[in-house]
Amino acid sequence: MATVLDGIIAGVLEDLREREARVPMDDIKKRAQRCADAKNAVSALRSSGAVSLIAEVKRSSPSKGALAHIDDPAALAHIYEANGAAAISVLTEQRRFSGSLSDLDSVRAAVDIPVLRKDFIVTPYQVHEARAHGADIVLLIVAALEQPALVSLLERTESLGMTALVEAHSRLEVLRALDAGARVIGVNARDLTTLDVDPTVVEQVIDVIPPDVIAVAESGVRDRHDVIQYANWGADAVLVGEALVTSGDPATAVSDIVSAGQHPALLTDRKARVRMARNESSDE
Ligand SMILES: O=P(O)(O)OC[C@@H](O)[C@@H](O)c1c[nH]c2ccccc12
Repeated sequence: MATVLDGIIAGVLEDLREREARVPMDDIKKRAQRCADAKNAVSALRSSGAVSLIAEVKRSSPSKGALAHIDDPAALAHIYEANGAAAISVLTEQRRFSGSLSDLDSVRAAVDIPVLRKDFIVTPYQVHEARAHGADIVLLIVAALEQPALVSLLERTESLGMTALVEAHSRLEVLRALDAGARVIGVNARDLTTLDVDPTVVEQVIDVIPPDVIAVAESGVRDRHDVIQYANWGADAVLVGEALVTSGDPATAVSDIVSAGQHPALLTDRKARVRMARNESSDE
């Protein structure tokens, strides 16, 4: 049976064929080579406080429809950066998320922190295209890729100096991500085959990620309590979209989440933090 994810990817591939006809692979590779070097996302995610924030520029989503009018994605990204985000995620998928590569271009020009191209990347062309538009990080979704494709897209991403955020939704998918060599793994609380969000998936899945790999908890963060919850389950970073773009006050929304992530109780290594949180709840 075709899932939501299958439907999204079918649309992505149609749009991709048009772009490939306009800008052939050789040209997009050349454009990528002319770009400034990719920024080091691993160190950006590690160095900015206990739990860092990847703040997302997101106009709409397939589950909720329109979320926010974002006329100036560069200005929004600038607010995210000024208030302590460690990286910016930019949706570039057009049909369901109303994003574009030109959003990526504007955000890239506006900030100095690493920028993630958030899309459904299933071909090598899209990886070079991400780099050509200034991305430092690309999303690779385990559920969308057979293992050999995941491995080769990850290698290509790294050969261009970028970092892959490899997204999983189960323990098995985390193991596939690790096997492919991922250094940053996202656990998405949202099931992309149904779009249902279940934060406890993060709890059930994240402990398979070893300490030397960055663990990002994705989706469903509304406020500082959710950040602390994900942190206590083992997240090194959180990826937040909807709560920021619908807040009406992104500066405050970002700084609330950033300060929650820097709470002194979280300023230990991940293992110690998870152990402490577990002991506290078993003492109750
Ligand atoms: O808006 P939220 O619930 O804060 O979620 C952000 C992010 O996790 C979500 O946009 C996302 C995670 N993985 C994806 C893959 C494709 C598209 C979107 C996503």
